[in-house]
Amino acid sequence: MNKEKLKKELSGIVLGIIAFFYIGALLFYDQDDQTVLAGLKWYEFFGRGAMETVSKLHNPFGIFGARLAELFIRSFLGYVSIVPGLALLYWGWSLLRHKSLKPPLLFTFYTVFISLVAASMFGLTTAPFGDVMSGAIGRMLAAVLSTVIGYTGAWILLAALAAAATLFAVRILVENPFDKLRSAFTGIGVLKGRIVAAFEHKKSRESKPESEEAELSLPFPPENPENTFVEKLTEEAQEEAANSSSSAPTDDEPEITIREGVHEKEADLDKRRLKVKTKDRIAYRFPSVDLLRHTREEDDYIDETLLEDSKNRLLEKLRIYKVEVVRISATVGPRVTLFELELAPDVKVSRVTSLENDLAMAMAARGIRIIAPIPGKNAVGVEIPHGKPRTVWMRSVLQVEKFKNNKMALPVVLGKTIANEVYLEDLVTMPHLLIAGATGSGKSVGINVMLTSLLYACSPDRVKFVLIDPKRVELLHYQNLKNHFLVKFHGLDEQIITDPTKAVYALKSVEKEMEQRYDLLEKAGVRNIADFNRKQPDEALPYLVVVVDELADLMITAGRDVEEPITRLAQLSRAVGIHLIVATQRPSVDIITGVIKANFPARIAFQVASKVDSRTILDGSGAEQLLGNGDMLYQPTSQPKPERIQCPYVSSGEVEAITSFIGKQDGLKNFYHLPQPDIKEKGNGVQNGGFQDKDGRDSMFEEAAHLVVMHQQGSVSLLQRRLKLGFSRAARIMDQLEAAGIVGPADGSKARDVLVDSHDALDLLLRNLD
Ligand SMILES: Nc1ncnc2c1ncn2[C@@H]1O[C@H](COP(=O)(O)OP(=O)(O)OP(=O)(O)O)[C@@H](O)[C@H]1O
Repeated sequence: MNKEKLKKELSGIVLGIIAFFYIGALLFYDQDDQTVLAGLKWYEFFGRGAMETVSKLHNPFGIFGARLAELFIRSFLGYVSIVPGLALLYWGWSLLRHKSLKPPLLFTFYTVFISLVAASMFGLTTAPFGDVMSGAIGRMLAAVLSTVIGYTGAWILLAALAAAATLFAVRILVENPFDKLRSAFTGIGVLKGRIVAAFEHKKSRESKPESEEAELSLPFPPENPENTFVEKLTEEAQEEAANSSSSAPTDDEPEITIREGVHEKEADLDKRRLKVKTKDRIAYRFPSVDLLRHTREEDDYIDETLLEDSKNRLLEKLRIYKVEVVRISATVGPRVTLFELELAPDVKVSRVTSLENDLAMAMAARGIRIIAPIPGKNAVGVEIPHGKPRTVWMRSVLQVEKFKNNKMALPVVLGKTIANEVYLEDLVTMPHLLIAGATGSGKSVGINVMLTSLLYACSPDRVKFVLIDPKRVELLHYQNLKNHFLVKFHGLDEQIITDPTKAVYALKSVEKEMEQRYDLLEKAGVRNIADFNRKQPDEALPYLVVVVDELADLMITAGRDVEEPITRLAQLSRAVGIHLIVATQRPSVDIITGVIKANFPARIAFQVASKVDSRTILDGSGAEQLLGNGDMLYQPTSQPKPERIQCPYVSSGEVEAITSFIGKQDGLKNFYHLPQPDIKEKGNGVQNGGFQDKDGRDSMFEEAAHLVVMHQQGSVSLLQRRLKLGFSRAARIMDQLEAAGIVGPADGSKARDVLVDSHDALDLLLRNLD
């Protein structure tokens, strides 16, 4: 047995014994014992005198019990001192049954408080029993109160405190009074059912020969017509089992261990540097978490009756199918409970897997998923929805140390795992994400959650969004970010693309941007954007997050024209800091083609309609069993099996509040322009290298000249960025600038010297050029 478990159980037993002794000793308090004990020194527990005293005592708990009773009843709170003893009993029981220790702690405070109030009330009375009921402390409190606020005032105060304590008990300790009452009645019903079932079972054992005993546990009754009595009994027993979720635990039934969920360390996200200066020297302020909905702390209350019931039903069904379980533990997540079953050595794992449908039917529940085996564990997992789904709020997943102190480049929160751990991933390592799920399963909320996490973590210098929203309404609120986070497309007015043909253009622009970034990286002699930004912080490139909210709409109208840039980007864009998040509600093979799938190793499946859809997205079943409303399976690149996660909820009102908070701030001076894609250039008949005007210089020559003079910096990458040129063209212009005497010769990887120091001098020089 687990050492920790054993220690807890032993402590529980010891505390229980102490509590019983304490309560018993106080209950049997007798005033006459005081005179009997008077002749005995306080430390005398042994010897002749002690033996004689014990025989005269009325308290059956001996000298120690009598002294304890005297101490507490006379000097503390009188008989009321028994009440905190109940808290001690509760501690013992909670330790023994491996329950959370929060409720007994709360109960202890409560009992101490209520005892002080009650003892003071007794202290106020003049009744003869007042003394033993209130003890010295009760009398003293009563005296103090009646001196300070008068006798009537003391009664009013104490009555108010007592009423408040009763209300508190009803509101907090009995969380939902009506539910509890109902479950208490159901509990009595279940108990009655169990007693009847046990009685019938005993009767049937007595009334039939031993050889038939085994047949009782068979899923199907024997087909022997002579055996109608046994048959009927079997049916009855099974019916009973189904009706009363009977599941009376047999002697050898394994005990359930409830695994404590992860307690994420909380942190105030607003207590960090909220104000930053952008490269444009504009002050930017991060949104405050107060813009997100304030909720009561997420309730991690575990309904143990419900849990025990599910466990019993599960074990009952497994027993019917002859699957023996030796150990069982449960982790209660936001929506489902994960039961981890350790099987007997002779049980094949495949037996449990093949029971998925039977179990789902037997337990009459949706959302049952079997993980066989749980990776890295000697156990099989069965996820069963519990009756108390909890919403995971966006605020609660951001207000944790993990998010506040993360060192990720693009941190996105995905949600909470079954163990209540906040699941945070770096989009950079994913590096692209494919999301699928039926209508209304929570995809758009999921995308909002990811974008919101990025807005809370990144400044507009660090990340830019390319938003493609064929559904037109899903990403509407992000329009507020136009001066901060949204890119600008060459020749397009809109910054959020809704038209499928423009979407193709936008994707090709991003593809072109990718190529240009590769040129830049090559020139700088670095392998990826992180190195580039470290090496040239002044010219740091922002990450680009491309979101496509409905791939199906694009694939239907544009087909290969969309597939091609998406595939190319997915294959190549990681190193240059471009990351895709692509969602679809139609996870069929004509939308998520083999090529797209192969290039998106990280995938999220929300609830889908069928096993086939689940296979299309995850290469395995499971997503058809999800519960909707943000219940999802995340398949990371690094893990063999997907993880079940509950996506947080962020409302469109919250998104609007965050984006308009950002939108109201001063915008950046310069938009981040994406280059014109090649399709246009080809259409105009302009080929690579065909940009010369009639003087033999590039058409952008003059603009480039002004740019280098303005910045006093002869760098090819400056021309690339500011004029949105490819590397080779920018380098060619630089050579032309050198030939014209505007910049000096190349000097290794350093920027060239600029030989003209003002625009006037430049204009003069340009006019005199042949
Ligand atoms: N994480 C969540 N927690 C609680 N409820 C959620 C969650 N996600 C979604 N929902 C509920 O489901 C509804 C539909 O979600 P959402 O709009 O994201 O679905 P969708 O998959 O984008 O659907 P469609 O494809 O039709 O746009 C929401 O309005 C909300 O009520």
